[in-house]
Amino acid sequence: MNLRALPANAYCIASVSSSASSSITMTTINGRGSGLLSVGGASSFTLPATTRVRVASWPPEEWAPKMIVFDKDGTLGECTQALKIWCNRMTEKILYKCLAMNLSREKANFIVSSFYSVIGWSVEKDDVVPSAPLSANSWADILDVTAECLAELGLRVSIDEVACWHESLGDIHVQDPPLINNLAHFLTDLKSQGILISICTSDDRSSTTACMRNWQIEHLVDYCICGDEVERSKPSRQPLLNLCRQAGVMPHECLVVGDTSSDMGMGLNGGAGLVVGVLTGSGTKQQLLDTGAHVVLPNIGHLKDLLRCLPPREVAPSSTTVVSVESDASIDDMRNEEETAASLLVSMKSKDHSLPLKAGKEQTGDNDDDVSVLS
Ligand SMILES: O=C(O)COP(=O)(O)O
Repeated sequence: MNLRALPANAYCIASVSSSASSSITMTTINGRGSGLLSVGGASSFTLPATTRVRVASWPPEEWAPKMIVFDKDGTLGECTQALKIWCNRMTEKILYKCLAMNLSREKANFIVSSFYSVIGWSVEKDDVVPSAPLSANSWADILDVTAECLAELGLRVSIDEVACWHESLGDIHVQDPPLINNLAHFLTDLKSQGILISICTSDDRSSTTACMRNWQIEHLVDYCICGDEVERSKPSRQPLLNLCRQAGVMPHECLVVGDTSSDMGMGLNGGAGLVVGVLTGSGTKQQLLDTGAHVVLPNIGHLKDLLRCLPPREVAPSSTTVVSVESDASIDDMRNEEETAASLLVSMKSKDHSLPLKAGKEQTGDNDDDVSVLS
């Protein structure tokens, strides 16, 4: 199959032609052009009718992912209920503190609604605001903004106390159910196509390990990095580059999939080959497209359809070609650098991909200076 070059910057809706046809007609929705996505000979190919494609960034011919980088909450697992419980329990703690300080009911309500506003909780919708910190940021960030907001409003509470409240709730995502049926089978199928599986989450390691165990996918995840294992979490490219270094692949060989603008941002900032948004979590379709998604799908199950229009990968041999990243700037240098897609200079070397899953910190124990970026 091959993909024809399409006009730059055109956002398209793919309308699926009859199953006997080998092409999908692309119709622009923003008036910036139109084109054709040719799927030669794939007569049974179907792409979800709602699929949107940002044509300008569609991967070039012969592109296929070496690694899929999955976000966890809202992409692999249903997290809304857990976040709602977290919000309610934290609200109780805040109100108790207000009571202890003899604050008026009005003042207490104001403090709670300010807390909702900084973490991104909508009382009207009884849900997280699309891609708000609560659904997209690391717990460290969420606790920081919470403590800061409460202190600014005169509540005598330290970051340590807020962290204590949070810790007393346990790992809130532990009971999250998977978002598709038979997640393990789905990942096994991807691995049989020679694709490495990784998870990049802003959630903590303990909760992530528990989720993987509950979903019985621990043995299927090649690499995993969590919010408490990186200095900068999504939308920084740091977690993606870190995963790439562990796996020995280049960012442009990765397909990044997630449900929030932070996930899309990491894909875009890190120079991922394909950035896919899914509508099973917090982000809206438009928001995901606006923040870097090349394609938005209803859920990760549709990735199978998407991959069918890319060239098949050969199943990875036990010893396969990977990369080490070299450059003249370290991750540290990136802190002050504008988050734009970087050019990575890579040198190829041999590395075994059949390594067991390791925690991000352990795997990245080597100096961050190993990962380098050419600006
Ligand atoms: O736990 C969070 O706040 C976000 O987690 P995610 O990166 O897996 O969506």
